[in-house]
Amino acid sequence: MNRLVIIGTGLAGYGLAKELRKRQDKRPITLISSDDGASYSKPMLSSALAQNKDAAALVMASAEQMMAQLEAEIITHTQVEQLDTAARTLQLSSGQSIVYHTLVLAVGANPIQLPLQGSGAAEVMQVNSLADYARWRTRLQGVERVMVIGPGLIGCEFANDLLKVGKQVSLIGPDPWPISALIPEAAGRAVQQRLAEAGATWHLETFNGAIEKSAQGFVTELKNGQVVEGDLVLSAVGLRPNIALAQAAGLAVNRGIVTDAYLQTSDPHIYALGDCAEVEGRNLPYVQPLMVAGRALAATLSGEATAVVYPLMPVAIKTSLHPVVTLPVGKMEGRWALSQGEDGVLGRFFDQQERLQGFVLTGSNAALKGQLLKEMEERAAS
Ligand SMILES: Cc1cc2nc3c(=O)[nH]c(=O)nc-3n(C[C@H](O)[C@H](O)[C@H](O)COP(=O)(O)OP(=O)(O)OC[C@H]3O[C@@H](n4cnc5c(N)ncnc54)[C@H](O)[C@@H]3O)c2cc1C
Repeated sequence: MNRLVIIGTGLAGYGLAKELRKRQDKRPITLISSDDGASYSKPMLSSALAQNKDAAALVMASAEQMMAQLEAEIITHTQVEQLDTAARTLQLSSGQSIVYHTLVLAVGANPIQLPLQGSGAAEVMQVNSLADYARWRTRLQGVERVMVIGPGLIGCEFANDLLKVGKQVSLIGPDPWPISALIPEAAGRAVQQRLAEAGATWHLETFNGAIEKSAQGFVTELKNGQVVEGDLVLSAVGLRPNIALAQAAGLAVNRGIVTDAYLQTSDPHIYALGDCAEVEGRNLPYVQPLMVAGRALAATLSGEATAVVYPLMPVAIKTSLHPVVTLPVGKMEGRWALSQGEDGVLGRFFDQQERLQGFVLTGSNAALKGQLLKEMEERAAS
């Protein structure tokens, strides 16, 4: 039978199944998930407190509703433990074995585990799923002071969310400025200042990697001797593609599961997309790339071989106290041309040939996203 099995019911797995059904593709589809299979928008996890939404309110459709909508089988609370590429079978935690014709890995990414020291290390929280978010909300009840380890994109979003519901937030990390992996210093400092005005305290470049339990909660002594206390600690230091299953099965992996432009892995019957995939050398852990990939893969699986062609994909950072939109440039050589006003930062990045390659917009400048994208498209065409 022409059975398609998709491992993962996140935005990538469900997104692909929806695209296939939109194309009137009637093949049998089985989706397997280690979680409850609820359909939700993961970006909401770092902005839902301020919207007063609990985990149930984030659910857009239950697994049962998705089953009806997609006319698909959905196996929940079940881990795929082993993939046998020669026999084309999956071994499930339930003891069941499943045969596939075509397999899609949409297994996402896992939070990076810092090698934290100290008596409080085991109680540090991470939020990367609906179940995590439910625990996070519960633990926050009655809590006033929260330490956030990791002042990157997700750490700053969580800090913003906590500040908006009246928590005292300390942001701690080795980073030189907030969101330093994606945006230049001036833009990061603008976010730092606005969050500080809202009550956040910043401890950059001084974390010593230890969280101790204290009578009131948790405490860390920083490299500069300062002591920071909190009732709860959140680690938000980034995600790593989930490559374990693919790697154990002998598929090519690098940072992510290696695929070509058609999302095909090193096995012709297996594809990968979403946070777990490294498509032609690029792991892009955001929603827009996985949607573009889902449309292309649905076309390919329906018989029209379609390579993924990414448009310009700016990243919006949900620090609503000082929003940021950036078209990141990674480690590209070049220079930033920045202007800074009351309203925030506007920056363009030029490569060594003086071509516009990226931008950053903060504060009210974030509204200029469309204009900057147009400028980039016009320059590319000229
Ligand atoms: C807090 C937060 C905020 C974010 N904000 C934004 C944002 O504003 N904008 C943006 O573009 N992106 C944002 N992102 C990133 C975006 O959410 C992800 O890129 C996207 O949700 C990834 O979807 P996915 O389907 O690839 O992975 P996931 O949503 O992680 O889904 C993985 C699925 O695989 C299943 N699974 C894994 N291994 C197995 C196994 N062995 N057996 C069975 N099932 C398995 C899991 O149960 C799950 O269903 C954010 C991420 C986080 C964590």
